[in-house]
Amino acid sequence: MREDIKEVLISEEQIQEKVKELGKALTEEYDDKFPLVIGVLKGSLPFMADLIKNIDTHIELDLMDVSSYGNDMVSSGEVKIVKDLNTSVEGRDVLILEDIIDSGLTLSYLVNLLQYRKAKSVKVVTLLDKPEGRKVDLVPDLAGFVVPDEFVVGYGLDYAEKYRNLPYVGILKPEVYQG
Ligand SMILES: O=P(O)(O)OC[C@H]1O[C@H](OP(=O)(O)OP(=O)(O)O)[C@H](O)[C@@H]1O
Ligand code: HPA
Repeated sequence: MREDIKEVLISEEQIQEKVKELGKALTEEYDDKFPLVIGVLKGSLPFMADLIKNIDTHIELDLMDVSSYGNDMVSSGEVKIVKDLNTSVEGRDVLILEDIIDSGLTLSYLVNLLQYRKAKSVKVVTLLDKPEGRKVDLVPDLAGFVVPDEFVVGYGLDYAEKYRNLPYVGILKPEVYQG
C-alpha cells in the first residue's frame, strides 16, 4: 500500500499535533453547550476518533453517511444521504466533522439541511481544506491544513475505497489511478 504513495504531504506526527490544537479550541468553544458532533462517513472516522479524545467537555456523537464521489476523483455534484442522523438537531449546537472540503458541495448541502432542520448553530471543522477545488462559497470554521489542488489519500481519505487506513496524508503516484 505505502509503495503507491508519491509524497507524504502531512505526517502522522503533524496530524496528531494539529488534532490536539483543534481539540483545545473546540473545548473552549463548546464548554457547557453539549454540542451534537456529527461525523460524516466514511472519511471522517480516523479524524473523529482522534479529535473527540481531545475535546474536554461533554459532547453527543452521531454519524451521517453522504456520498457524492462514488469511486470517482471528481464530485458528481449530486449529494446522496446514505445514512441519516439518529438524533434531532432542533435547537442543538451542531459541529460537523469532515476529513476534507474540496468542491464544498457535500458540506453546503449538509449545512443547509441542518439549518432547515432548525439547529441552533451549525459549525464545521475539517482536517483538510482544498480551497482551489471550491465550486461553492464555503469557509470552514476551523481547518487543520490547507492542501494543494491534488487528489490526496490517507487518514480516512480514499481512492476507490483504499488507503483510508494510512496514518498520514499523501499524494498517490499517477500510475495508480491511470491504470
Ligand atoms: O467538498 P467536496 O467536493 O464535496 O468533497 C468532500 C467530501 O468528499 C469525500 O466524501 P465521499 O463522498 O468521497 O465519501 P467518503 O467519505 O465515504 O469517502 C469527503 O469525505 C467529503 O465528505
Ligand atoms: O483529494 C481528495 N481525496 C480523497 N477524497 C476526496 N474527496 C474530495 N476530495 C478528495
